[in-house]
Amino acid sequence: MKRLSTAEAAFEADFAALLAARGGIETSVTEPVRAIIAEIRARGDTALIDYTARFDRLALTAETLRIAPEEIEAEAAKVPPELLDALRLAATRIESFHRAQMPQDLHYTDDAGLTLGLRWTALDAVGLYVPGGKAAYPSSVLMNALPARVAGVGRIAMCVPCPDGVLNPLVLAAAKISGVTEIYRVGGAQAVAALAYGTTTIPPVDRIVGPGNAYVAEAKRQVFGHVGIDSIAGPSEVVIVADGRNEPRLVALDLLAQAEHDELAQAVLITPDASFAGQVVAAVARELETLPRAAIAGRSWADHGAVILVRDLDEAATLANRLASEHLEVLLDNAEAFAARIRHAGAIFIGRWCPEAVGDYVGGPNHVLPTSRTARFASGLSVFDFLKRTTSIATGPDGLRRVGPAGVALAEAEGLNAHAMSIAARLALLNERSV
Ligand SMILES: NC(=O)c1ccc[n+]([C@@H]2O[C@H](COP(=O)([O-])OP(=O)(O)OC[C@H]3O[C@@H](n4cnc5c(N)ncnc54)[C@H](O)[C@@H]3O)[C@@H](O)[C@H]2O)c1
Ligand SMILES: N[C@H](CO)Cc1c[nH]c[nH+]1
Ligand SMILES: [Zn+2]
Repeated sequence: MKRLSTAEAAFEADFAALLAARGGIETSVTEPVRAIIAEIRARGDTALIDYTARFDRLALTAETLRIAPEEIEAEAAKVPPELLDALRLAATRIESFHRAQMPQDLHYTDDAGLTLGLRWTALDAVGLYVPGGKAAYPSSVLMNALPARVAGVGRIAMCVPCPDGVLNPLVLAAAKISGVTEIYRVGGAQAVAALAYGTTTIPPVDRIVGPGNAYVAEAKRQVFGHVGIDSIAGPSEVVIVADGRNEPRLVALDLLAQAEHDELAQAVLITPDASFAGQVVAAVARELETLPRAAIAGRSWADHGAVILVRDLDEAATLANRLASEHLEVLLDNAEAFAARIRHAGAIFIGRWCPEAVGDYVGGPNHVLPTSRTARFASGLSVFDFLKRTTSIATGPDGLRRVGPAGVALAEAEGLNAHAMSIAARLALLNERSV
C-alpha cells in the first residue's frame, strides 16, 4: 500500500505512478485465440465440441451443447429459497432502474418543413458470456441479461463453461429469473467465436457482453467489428473519499470489498485526516487476519492499495476526478454536494450508509462499469448497450427547395457531382413542373 500526501514535493510523480498501475490487456493469448476462432469458423460445432473436451474436460454432442430446460429447472431448484428471494429482489430493482432509462423517439417537423425522426430499436440477438467455475457471479448474470431484456432484445443466448460437466445452480437460477432460456455449456474463445459467427447449433448474435478471462477478452476484441461487444473490463477499482468522522473499520471493509475481487484490484482512500488514515490502515490489517479471501485481498492492498492525504476536500475532488475510478464512495457530511463536483467516475456511492457493495447487488444501477480511467469517456452497462438508433428524414417539394441548394453547393465543393445532381435534378424538375 502506498502512502501519498499532496503536501509532499514528490506527490505528482507518486500520483502518476498510481495512475499508471492500472491493469492492461494480456497479449500472449492473441495467436492461440486467433487459431481457435478460425477453427470454429471452419468446423463449427465439431470444433466447439473438441475444444470443450480439451479445456473443460467435458464430452458433448451437438444435442447436449445446449442445456435442456429440465436441467435448468433442476439446477435452479437446488438454490435455497432465501437466496432465490434475494436474487428476485435484486432482479426487480435492476429491472425497474433500467426500465426508467428507456429513451424516447424523436419525430418533429422543423422550420424548413423537413420531418426528422430518431427511432430506437433493440438488437435482434445478444450473446451473454458468463465465466465458469468460481469466478461466475450470479449478480453479473442479472446485470447483463436484464438490461437486454428491458431494451426488448429478441433473443438472448448465454454461454457458460461447465468444467467437468458441473453446472452452477445460482447462475442458472439467475438466468431463469432474467428470462434467459437459451444456454450453452461452452466457454472460452470458442464460445465467443460461436456466438459471433454461429455454428449449426448456435445461431449467431449481434453483440456479445459479459466478463471472462484473458482468452475470452481477447476473443471479444478479435470478433469486434463483425459483432458489437461491451467494453473489456480491467481489474475492479474503488476510490473512497472519507473524513475523520467515519468508523475506520467500515472504511477498511469497503476497501477490502474491492481488493478481494482480484490481486490486481485497486482500493484507494483519500482523506484530509492523517490520524484517521492511520486508523483505517490498522483496521485493514486487522480485518485481513480473518477475511476468507485474505490471500487475494492482501496482495491487492499491498501491491495496488493507496492512502492519499489531502489538504482539504477541494483537493480530494480534484484527485477523484483525475483517478476517474470505476467506483467512488463519498463518506462525508455533505456527500451530495461533493458528489455533484465529480465528473469522472463509473458510479458514485453517496453517504456513510451506502457502501459500494449495495451497488454490486441490490441498488438497481448496473455493476458493469468502466475501469482503468475509462470513466473519462465511457459509461456503465445500460439499456443503451442493447439499443440502436435509426434516423429518418422526410420532405416534400417545399422542404427540398429550402435546403436543396445548400446541399448542391456543398456536394460541388466536395467534387461529388452525382450527389449534387441528385438534388439539383429534382430542383430543376420542380421548377419545370412549377410544383
Ligand atoms: N462478474 C464476473 O463474473 C467477473 C467480473 C470480472 C472479471 N471476471 C473474470 O472472469 C474470469 C474468469 O476466469 P475463468 O478462467 O475462471 O473462467 P472463463 O469462463 O473466463 O474461462 C474459462 C475458459 O477459458 C478457456 N481456457 C482456459 N485455459 C485455456 C488455454 N490454455 N487455452 C485456450 N483456452 C483456455 C477454456 O475454454 C475455459 O472454458 C477471471 O479472469 C475473472 O477476473 C469475472
Ligand atoms: N464489484 C464488481 C464490479 O466491479 C461486481 C461484483 C459482482 N459481485 C460482487 N461484485
Ligand atoms: Zn464487487
